[in-house]
This record gives sequence, C-alpha cells and structure tokens, in this order.
Amino acid sequence: MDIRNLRTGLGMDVHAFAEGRKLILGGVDIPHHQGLDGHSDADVLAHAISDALLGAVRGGDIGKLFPDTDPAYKGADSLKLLAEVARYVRERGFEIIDVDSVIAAQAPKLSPHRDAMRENLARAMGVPVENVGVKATTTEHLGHEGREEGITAYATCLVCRER
Ligand SMILES: Nc1ccn([C@@H]2O[C@H](COP(=O)(O)O)[C@@H](O)[C@H]2O)c(=O)n1
Ligand SMILES: C[C@@]1(CO)OP(=O)(O)OP(=O)(O)OC[C@H]1O
Repeated sequence: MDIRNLRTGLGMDVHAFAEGRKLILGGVDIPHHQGLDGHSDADVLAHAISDALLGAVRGGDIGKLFPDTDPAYKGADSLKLLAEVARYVRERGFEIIDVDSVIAAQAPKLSPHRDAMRENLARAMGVPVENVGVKATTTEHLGHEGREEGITAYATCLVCRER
C-alpha cells in the first residue's frame, strides 16, 4: 500500500431533540423520553460518519447526495443512506479502512448500546466491526448537548485509493 493513496475524512452533525420522536443512533432505537428531529430518522451518528466518508473522497456532503427537500428521504433509514455512501466511496475507487466517532450527549447513557451501534454501522459500510469505533461523552452540562436540547456526533475515517 502506498501511503500517498490514503485520505482522511471528518464529519459532524447536530440534531435537536423533539417530543414524540424516536432516538435512533447508529441504527439502534434507544429508549428515551424524546428523540431527534429531522427530515430523515435523524440518526446523527450515521450522518456524521457519512460526511466523514464523503469528505475523504471529496464527494460533497450528505445534503448534496440526499437533499432534505426530497420527499424520498422523509423518514429515511440513515443506515441505508450510509450504505449508499459506502457504495459511492467504493465506486470512486476507495477502500474504507477505519472509522471512529464520538457522540456528545448528556443523556441517555449510551455505552450499553455501543456494540449494537458498531455492528449496525459496520454492516452498513461493509467493514469489519473491529474497524468501527463509537464513543460517547457528556459535555458536563455545558452547551446544547449539556442542556439536553440536542445531540452532536463527530466522526473521522481513513480510506485508501485502490485504483
Ligand atoms: N451519553 C453518554 C455520555 C457518556 N457515557 C459514558 O460515560 C463516560 C464518562 O462521560 P463523561 O462525559 O463524564 O466523561 C464516557 O466515557 C462514556 O463511556 C455514556 O455512556 N453515554
Ligand atoms: C439525511 C438527510 C436526508 O434528507 O436528512 P436530515 O434528517 O434532515 O439530516 P441532516 O443531517 O440535517 O441533513 C442531511 C439530509 O441529507
């Protein structure tokens, strides 16, 4: 492998909490008194990872591929969008090597769901689960996450151009 073919990507996304919505993170339906608002299922983690991958291949961003004005994506399963992004990355000649992420959420406690999220994300991207990291942190009650107004997710990835 020629290291000059390596590319990194960085993604972040924020969604606000809303009553009467499900909380879907990494494709896991997490029990909570409120969920995240959005045009899609508002899976902020899947969106941040999608943007990291798109950034690494200079492929724009999730809103370019899946406009939030398009009724086709109303209530969309973001794991399916992530799988489409992974296919797009491969079509552009890149292999997905590694993905890491962190979710900033004051509540709920996310660590019990970590491995289920990793497995869903890995399956969607077609990579081994060992190559997908998910972490969680509170923001010590600071900012919109700390006030439980919303959740932020950050992701990085490493890809390699194969052809
Ligand atoms: N929503 C969250 C936030 C954090 N965790 C876990 O707790 C650990 C400590 O968090 P601090 O913000 O106090 O540093 C963190 O490392 C996570 O393991 C969590 O599960 N869910
Ligand atoms: C995923 C998409 C799909 O319409 O929907 P949203 O749930 O609005 O999520 P956001 O991260 O705000 O924008 C990306 C959109 O492409």
